[in-house]
Amino acid sequence: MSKLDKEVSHEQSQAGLMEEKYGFQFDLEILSSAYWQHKGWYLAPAFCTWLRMAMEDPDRRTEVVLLACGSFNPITNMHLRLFELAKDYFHETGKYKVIKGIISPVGDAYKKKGLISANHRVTMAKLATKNSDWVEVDDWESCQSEWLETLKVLRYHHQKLLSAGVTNSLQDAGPITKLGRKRKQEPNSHEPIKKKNQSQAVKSVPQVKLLCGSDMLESFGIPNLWKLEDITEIVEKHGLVCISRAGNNVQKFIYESDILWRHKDNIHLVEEWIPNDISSTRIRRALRRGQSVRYLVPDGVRAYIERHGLYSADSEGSNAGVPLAPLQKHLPEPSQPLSS
Ligand SMILES: Nc1ncnc2c1ncn2[C@@H]1O[C@H](COP(=O)(O)OP(=O)(O)OP(=O)(O)O)[C@@H](O)[C@H]1O
Ligand SMILES: O=C(O)c1ccc[n+]([C@@H]2O[C@H](COP(=O)([O-])O)[C@@H](O)[C@H]2O)c1
Repeated sequence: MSKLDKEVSHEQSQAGLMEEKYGFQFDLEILSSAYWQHKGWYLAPAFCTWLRMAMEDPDRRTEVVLLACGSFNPITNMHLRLFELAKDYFHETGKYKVIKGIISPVGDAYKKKGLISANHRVTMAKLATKNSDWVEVDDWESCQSEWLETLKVLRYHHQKLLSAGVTNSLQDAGPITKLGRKRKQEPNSHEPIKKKNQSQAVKSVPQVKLLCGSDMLESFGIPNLWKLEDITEIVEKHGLVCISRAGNNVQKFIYESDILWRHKDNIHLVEEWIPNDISSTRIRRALRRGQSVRYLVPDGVRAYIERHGLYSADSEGSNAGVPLAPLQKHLPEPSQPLSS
């Protein structure tokens, strides 16, 4: 055995140990550490470990799923912009990676004035996200017969990801290798062997953060609309991403609430430097008046509205005088004020 062969064999068993420890294969390390050790640079394996981790697993960032809840009556271009703004924000921090966006239209039981059927709202949201490769529409919330607190929707999506993560981890785990041995490639498989182990996959279940505009954050302060314990769990366990909207001063709002202030690190404020105060209310108003909403909503949504004759004076009158579901639901146990 030549000197280099011996070094390579030694490094192979080292690599096996490293693989057990880090869950990576160290081919690059074997080659380069043999080379560098030959030259007497004993720090080379550590350097290569770092290099390998940086090259093979650059995404040590926390994965985030953005969940936007609302009426989407109808969905507008600005709703879609919220996702882009939040994604840019998270990626610029270097700490988070946004892997998915979910639009969850509220169910009909919400009883907001002018709310048209969830069926139409979900279909329009699907048309709007047709060309997006990362934002999707989920109709679970809208299919519920009763109105659901937003916290329950967050929990549902978190749980769903958790189950999917555990299932994937079981599928991805692959065989455990013996110490000092490299994993064998599956016969007839052209796919590289998955290196994730179960605990890593479970650990990497993404965080589901609530994506909203500043008006929604400020609605936390409306008496009896939100439950204090729900607000606490949202900002403590999940986190919130809030896009600035004309007329709101969220920083002051957070400052004035002890709960929000305590969890301010989990409330991400995103400044929209190209403000565009499109709102569904204004879109509906324009439609009732026969005005164009082109370039304010996606073309597919506009065509759908025209085809189905949505948004008239009649539809705007629906639920008039009916209390909003959360106000009805939360009234019997008056909640504490948010500000203190
Ligand atoms: N122009 C906007 N800037 C920032 N956030 C927005 C904007 N439009 C909507 N949002 C946010 O999108 C989410 C869903 O909004 P929603 O469906 O209530 O639309 P909306 O335009 O606010 O509707 P409406 O005019 O009927 O109140 C909310 O969190 C809301 O704050
Ligand atoms: O969870 C709550 O207590 C709660 C109280 C009020 C409103 N929400 C949600 O906030 C969203 C508000 O949407 P909108 O269109 O009324 O601005 C909608 O998804 C509601 O279900 C949620």
